[in-house]
Amino acid sequence: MARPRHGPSQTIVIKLGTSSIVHETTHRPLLSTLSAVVETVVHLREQGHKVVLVSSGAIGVGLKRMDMAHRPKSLSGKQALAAIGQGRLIALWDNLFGQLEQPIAQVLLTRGDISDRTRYLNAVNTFRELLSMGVVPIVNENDTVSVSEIKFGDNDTLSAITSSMIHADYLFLLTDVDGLYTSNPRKDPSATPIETVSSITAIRSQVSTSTLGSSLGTGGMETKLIAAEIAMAAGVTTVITSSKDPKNIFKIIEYNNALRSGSTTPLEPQSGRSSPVTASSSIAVSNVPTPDPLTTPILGLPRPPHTVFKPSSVPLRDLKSWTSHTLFPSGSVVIDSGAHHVLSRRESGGRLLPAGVLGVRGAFASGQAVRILIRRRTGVAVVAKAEEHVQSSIKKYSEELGTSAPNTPLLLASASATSSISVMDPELEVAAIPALSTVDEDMTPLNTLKVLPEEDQVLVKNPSDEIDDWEVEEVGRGLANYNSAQIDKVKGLKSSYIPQILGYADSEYVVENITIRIPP
Ligand SMILES: N[C@@H](CCC(=O)OP(=O)(O)O)C(=O)O
Repeated sequence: MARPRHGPSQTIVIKLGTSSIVHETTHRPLLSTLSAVVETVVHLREQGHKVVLVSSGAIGVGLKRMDMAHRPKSLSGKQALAAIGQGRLIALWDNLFGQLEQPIAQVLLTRGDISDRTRYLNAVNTFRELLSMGVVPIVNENDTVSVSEIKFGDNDTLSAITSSMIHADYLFLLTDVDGLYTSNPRKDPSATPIETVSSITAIRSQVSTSTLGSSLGTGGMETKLIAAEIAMAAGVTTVITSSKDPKNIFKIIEYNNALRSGSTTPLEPQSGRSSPVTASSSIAVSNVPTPDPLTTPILGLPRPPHTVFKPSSVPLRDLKSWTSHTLFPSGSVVIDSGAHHVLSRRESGGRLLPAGVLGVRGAFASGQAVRILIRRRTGVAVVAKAEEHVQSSIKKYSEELGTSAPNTPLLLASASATSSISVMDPELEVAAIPALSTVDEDMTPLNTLKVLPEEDQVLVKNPSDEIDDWEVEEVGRGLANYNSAQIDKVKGLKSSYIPQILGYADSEYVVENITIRIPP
């Protein structure tokens, strides 16, 4: 491989959407764009970079081949067209890259292919091998066999997952606009470009992405934001820029490399935007008045038009990234608010103790991916207050049980000793302690629980005890250490009860490798 002449060797994923590959109405290949991409990729290779291309366009090319005006509505129709078009698409790429003697490889993936850890690692190894051989892998979704459960759905997401798999430095989402705008610049003259994004959550409230996207592809700005979020979390610098001038990729890399080396000058007006927009906005989603190093023009280097999404400074470990983004979850574990708080802290290591589990939804095996859900606040009403001595005894029991519910004030929610007992936090969120009837009295501290006199009990209105009726919200994903029935048996308990209840204990944690995407 040639030695890098422009900074260190980097791994770069370039994604080209359907609208950049075939004409929206004639479906003719956009040869000048494709040729410019090929020249850019080959040049990047000559600079010592490793490049992966994620290419949409199979259905678009299939439409042209069959002389059809519109994408079919049916799944089988789309799959058939993708089968027709993919061969021609890869032949076209091979032809163009072949002119510059650059070998390519076709990699067709579905989410199902990489849901299994072994197959995922095989795919990673294949990428690694291809890149070390100096080949440019060209990735697309294997549309012909994809069904909804195993579909990435759009190539923006596929490109982000690919970037995460190969620990890419950059993901370039090339599209028909030169960056992210506050609204669609083709329709709204007041649309303002956004140069830097550090938080997808914050940016969502400032942009309208609904109107963006062509009639051919499935993506659009919304899927680009989802992709950027995945890639950022994996530590990949993500860029949205125009496919019309792929050579901008050099300038953008050079610009960002220069920024990292610290050669910045004071803020100046940006140049080079091709849109009718006048005022560029550095919605870095922070109100910090000091110049943002990622948006500050570099001495002698005008800022090329693009939006850059800053990578997370603490990228997800590979296994966590795999768990959160590539796996199709088989079921769900509902956790309490205390566990949610704990899991949102780095020190938790993304591991969930049974004490924080409220219940389980669906059936899953040990080792499978699960959704981590929290029960939404239901506005449950407390109709009476406990006396102080009742509060302290419940506090004691909840501590013995290891429940992570907050301690004060604690209110007894049971009307009888044989039904379940719950404690409530000050914000009225229910945290359940397992029903007395489900736990053998001999092996739990519950056998020390005295039946409280009726007058000491407090009635808390709980809309439903059926977990399937709870209003829940997904906050993360993880890998189960036990199956759904086992986790249901040990929910709410200290880990030391696992061997007694299950007959063995592989781990004191019921779910591991948890990534919390929505913190409390
Ligand atoms: N896999 C499909 C492309 C999926 C899709 O539409 O992606 P995109 O054009 O990037 O929104 C194909 O090759 O036609």
